[in-house]
Amino acid sequence: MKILTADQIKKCDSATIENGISSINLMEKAANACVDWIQVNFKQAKRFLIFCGQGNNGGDGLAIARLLYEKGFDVEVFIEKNQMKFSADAEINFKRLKLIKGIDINNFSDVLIVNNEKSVIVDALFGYGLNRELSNDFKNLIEKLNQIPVPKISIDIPTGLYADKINEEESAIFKADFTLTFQFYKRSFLHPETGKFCGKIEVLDIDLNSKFIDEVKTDYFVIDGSLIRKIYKPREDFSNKGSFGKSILIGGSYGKIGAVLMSTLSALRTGSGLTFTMAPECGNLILQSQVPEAMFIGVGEKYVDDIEVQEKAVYGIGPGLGKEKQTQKALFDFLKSYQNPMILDADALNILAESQNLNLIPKNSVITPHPLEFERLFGKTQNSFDRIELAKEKAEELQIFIVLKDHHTAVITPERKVYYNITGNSGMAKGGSGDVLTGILTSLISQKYDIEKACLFGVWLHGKAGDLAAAEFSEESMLPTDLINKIGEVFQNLS
Ligand SMILES: NC(=O)C1=CN([C@@H]2O[C@H](COP(=O)(O)OP(=O)(O)OC[C@H]3O[C@@H](n4cnc5c(N)ncnc54)[C@H](O)[C@@H]3O)[C@@H](O)[C@H]2O)[C@@H](O)CC1
Ligand SMILES: [K+]
Repeated sequence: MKILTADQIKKCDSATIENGISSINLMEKAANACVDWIQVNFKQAKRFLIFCGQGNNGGDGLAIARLLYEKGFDVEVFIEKNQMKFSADAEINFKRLKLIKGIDINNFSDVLIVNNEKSVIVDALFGYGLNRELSNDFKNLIEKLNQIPVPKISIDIPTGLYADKINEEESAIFKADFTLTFQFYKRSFLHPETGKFCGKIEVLDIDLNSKFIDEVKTDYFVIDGSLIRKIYKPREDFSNKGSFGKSILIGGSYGKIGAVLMSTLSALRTGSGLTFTMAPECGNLILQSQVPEAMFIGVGEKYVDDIEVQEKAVYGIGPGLGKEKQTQKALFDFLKSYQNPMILDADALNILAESQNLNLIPKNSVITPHPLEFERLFGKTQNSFDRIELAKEKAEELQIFIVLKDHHTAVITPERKVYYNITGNSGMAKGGSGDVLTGILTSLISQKYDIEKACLFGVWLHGKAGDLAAAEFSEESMLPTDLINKIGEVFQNLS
C-alpha cells in the first residue's frame, strides 16, 4: 500500500471529486465508514462527545454526530462557538446538524469531567490539513481531553500530528485508542515518536480515485497482506532438498550459542533445503542435539576464528558472533574473498562499524541493524524520520538493503524506497527476535526469492508469527522460540 504525503492526499481527494462524487458526498461516505466501524466496535457505548474543528476534519465529525444520533446513540458536539469559520462542507454539515433537536452543541470551554464509563470521545479537530503548531487554546483542550479516562477515537489523524513529518518538541497531541484513517496509512503513524499517539489503526476504504493512486509517485509503502500474497511462492511438487537452497548461519561464541541456534531453527522453519551452522566447537553438542536437521561446521573453539567459503550457499552472519580479534579477522578475510549478497546482523555489524570498512559489504547484501547498531554504523540522527532519510542515502551509496529494526521495521532499498512493516508487537522486543529474523531472511534468499522481496516477506512473516505467538502466550510471556514455532501457521494461512 502506498503512503502519500498530506499534499498528495489532498490531490487524491480532488481527483476523486473531479471524477464524479461531490465533495459533500465524499465527506458523507467517510463519515458513514467511521460510523459503520463504531457501531460494530462500540456497541455498548451510550454517549459520544464529538470535538469538531472548522475544516473538513471537523466536517467529518459533524456528519458522524448526525449519523450516530440517527442510529440511536446520545451525542454531544463541541465546537469553537466564538469564531465560526467552517469550510464549505463543514458548514453544510453544521446546518444539517442544527436541524436535529436532540443534539447539544457546546463550546470547547464547556467540557466537564466525564466519568461515565459508557462515554466515548471523538476527535475531529484537525486532520491532514494541520500545517502549523496548535494555538494554546487547542493545546489546553487536548491536554484536558487526554486526562479524561474514557475510550478515545481520532478521525483520520490524532489531532496535533502531521501526516508526514515529526512534531515540534512539546507539542500537544490527542492520545487516541483508535485512529480511523481514510484510505492510507500516514507516515507519522509508523514512527515511534509519533505513532504512539494513534492507538490501534483502522484504514477505512472510501474509494478514492484508483487511477490517481496507481500513478502517484512515492518512496514510501506499507507492507500489506496483498503484497505478500504476490510475493509468496508455494513450493513446487517434483522438487528435492537441493531445490530449496543452502543456508549457512554463522555465529555463536561461548555463552552465546543460543543466538545462532535460533537463526538456524528459523531458517529451517522457513523452508531452507539444506541448513548449516558454522559455529565454534563449544556449540557442537548443543546444536546437534537441539536442531538435528542442521549440519554443523566447527570453526574455532570458543569463538569463530575462520569462515569457510562454500559454493552456492547464502550466508547469514552475526548472531552471537562476538567481537574477538580472531573473529574480526575471519570476517574481514571472508568479506574480501566473497562477493555474493549475504545477510549481516548483530556483531557482524558492530565489527564493521568499528572498522568503518563498510565498502566491504557485497552489493545487494542485507544488513539488519536496530537503531543503536544503525547509529554505530552511520552516525547519530535527530529522530527516526531523519534516520530513515540517512538510511536511504546509505542504501543507495552502498547498494545494499537496510532492514532497520524498530516497532515498525522498515526495509530501505538501494533505489531509496522505504517499506514499513505493520505486523508484529512489543512482545518481540526481546533478545533473540533479531536472530530469528536473520534466519528467516537467509532462508528466503537461499530459496531464490529476489532479495527485495525476501526482505519484505521476511519482516512481514517474522511479525505475523510474533502476533500468533502473542495471541497464544501474551506479549509479556512469548519467547522468540515460540515465534519460530508459529512460522508454520503463517505459511498455512498463506497457502
Ligand atoms: N473532500 C475531502 O477532501 C475529504 C476530506 N476529508 C477530511 O478532511 C480532512 C482534511 O481537511 P482540511 O484540509 O480542511 O484540513 P483540517 O480539517 O485538517 O484543518 C483545517 C484547516 O485548519 C487550518 N490550520 C492548519 N493548522 C492549523 C493550526 N495549527 N491552527 C489553526 N488552524 C490550522 C488549515 O488551513 C487547514 O486547512 C481530512 O483529514 C479528513 O478528515 C474526508 O472527509 C474525506 C474527504
Ligand atoms: K482528528
